[in-house]
Amino acid sequence: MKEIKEYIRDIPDFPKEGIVFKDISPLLNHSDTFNRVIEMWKERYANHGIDTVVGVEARGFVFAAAVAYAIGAGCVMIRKPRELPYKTFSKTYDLEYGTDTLEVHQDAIDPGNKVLVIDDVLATGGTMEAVLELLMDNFKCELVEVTFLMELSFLGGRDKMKNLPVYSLVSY
Ligand SMILES: O=P(O)(O)OC[C@H]1O[C@H](OP(=O)(O)OP(=O)(O)O)[C@H](O)[C@@H]1O
Ligand SMILES: Nc1ncnc2[nH]cnc12
Repeated sequence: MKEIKEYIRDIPDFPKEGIVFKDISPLLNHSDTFNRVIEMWKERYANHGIDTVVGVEARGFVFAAAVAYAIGAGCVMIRKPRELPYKTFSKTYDLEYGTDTLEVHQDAIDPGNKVLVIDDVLATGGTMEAVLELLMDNFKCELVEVTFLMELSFLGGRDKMKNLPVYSLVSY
């Protein structure tokens, strides 16, 4: 059986010069490997009473929905601005240049819910730090773990994860 990493391809200079983009398209399009990564998450989280799996737009949705289904939990979307139709909470955070904002529906998570947060990539950690602050500032939920398909460990994003447990299926 091939390594999961063999289904993640490097695209140099995307979306700008100097960035090596980790493209998960081959992994998603290889049924055995897609199935395998969802099963790995299922094995880890199936018996933890998780109520809600939170996914981050856009690539995070693919994994969050599959894991939520696999472990019998609900699924919540964290979206970029002006995409969610109901009342939202929002969090604006700094990027390399400028700022960005993430939003979640105000009724997305009930008090006391056990929550797993998923995204495809942990790079600088800026996105997930904003997601965690958005959740912690607005919901009285229990954040069980933050999990990623892949972690670019040389960028040090793990240090921004609010002392929560962090679990990555593959690491570079
Ligand atoms: O740790 P960071 O440096 O914040 O980077 C990680 C984020 O970057 C990518 O999202 P992107 O904004 O490219 O959105 P997409 O999923 O919609 O392509 C990735 O899916 C993570 O959400
Ligand atoms: N190098 C990278 N590849 C894919 N997604 C990313 N998100 C942030 N950095 C990334």
